[in-house]
Amino acid sequence: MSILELDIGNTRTKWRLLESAGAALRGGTDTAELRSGRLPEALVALRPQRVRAANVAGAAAAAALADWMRGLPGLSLELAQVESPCAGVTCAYRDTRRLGVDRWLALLAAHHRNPVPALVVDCGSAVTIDLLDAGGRHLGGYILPGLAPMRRALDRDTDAVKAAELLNPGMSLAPGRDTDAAVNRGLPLMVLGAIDRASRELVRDGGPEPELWLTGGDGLFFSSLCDRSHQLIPELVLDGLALSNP
Ligand SMILES: Nc1ncnc2c1ncn2[C@@H]1O[C@H](COP(=O)(O)OP(=O)(O)OP(=O)(O)O)[C@@H](O)[C@H]1O
Ligand SMILES: CC(C)(CO)[C@@H](O)C(=O)NCCC(=O)O
Ligand SMILES: [K+]
Repeated sequence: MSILELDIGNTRTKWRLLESAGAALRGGTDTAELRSGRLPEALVALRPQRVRAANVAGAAAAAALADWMRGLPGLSLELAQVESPCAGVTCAYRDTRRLGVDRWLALLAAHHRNPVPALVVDCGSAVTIDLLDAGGRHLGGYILPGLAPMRRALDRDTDAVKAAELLNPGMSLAPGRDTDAAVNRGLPLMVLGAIDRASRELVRDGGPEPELWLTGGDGLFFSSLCDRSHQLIPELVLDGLALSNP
């Protein structure tokens, strides 16, 4: 069985082909390309037996995928949805359909790897921090702007805070002594500070440190700056598809 899996985010679409031996091929493209009907050549060359996807980027992106699939007889697009409970995880949202399905899949995959209290942090266009207790109960979470939207907001809404992107793995977070450094160190500081504070929401009574999972396009960058013990799992959202759509 070969299964094409996609994680369609607001900025980037990530895909991989899963075969019995594991992931054989993988790639990515800008979601804007997908929306306008341009699929990567490496992807359209595939002849998968199933296609399953997580989509938070709107109907046009999924429609472009479905269009391509019309040329592949017998295939229908399996779109993951938040259906609680699933794989031992229950959703905290009152209206479960409102929770981003990428957040849900990352929670399923994290709990499947290790069913302990956890913070699941997905660093993409938005940064999401979701809290999970040992029983697989999602306690809710936080949505912050990601690095690019934070920078754009400063650029747009102030006169003098224009800073080119200067982000490097392992960079110093010492207080900035000019505007460029103050912005480039301030943006990651917001996310790292939020992780620490969210962790305290989870550990109220001196319990053990929660497991910290990092994923998303900027996961490697945040991993390099994070002084808490953590696991960087770049394909956590894709990993959740096997649990939601087995
Ligand atoms: N090849 C790449 N092209 C573009 N951005 C990349 C690439 N590799 C890493 N990035 C970084 O990853 C970020 C996007 O991360 P990710 O793919 O997780 O977001 P997304 O899934 O589109 O967003 P969201 O889930 O919030 O809708 C970009 O803002 C950029 O900083
Ligand atoms: C927050 C994002 C953009 C992160 O990809 C996505 O999960 C989403 O669109 N969520 C819907 C809103 C919510 O989760 O409450
Ligand atoms: K994502």
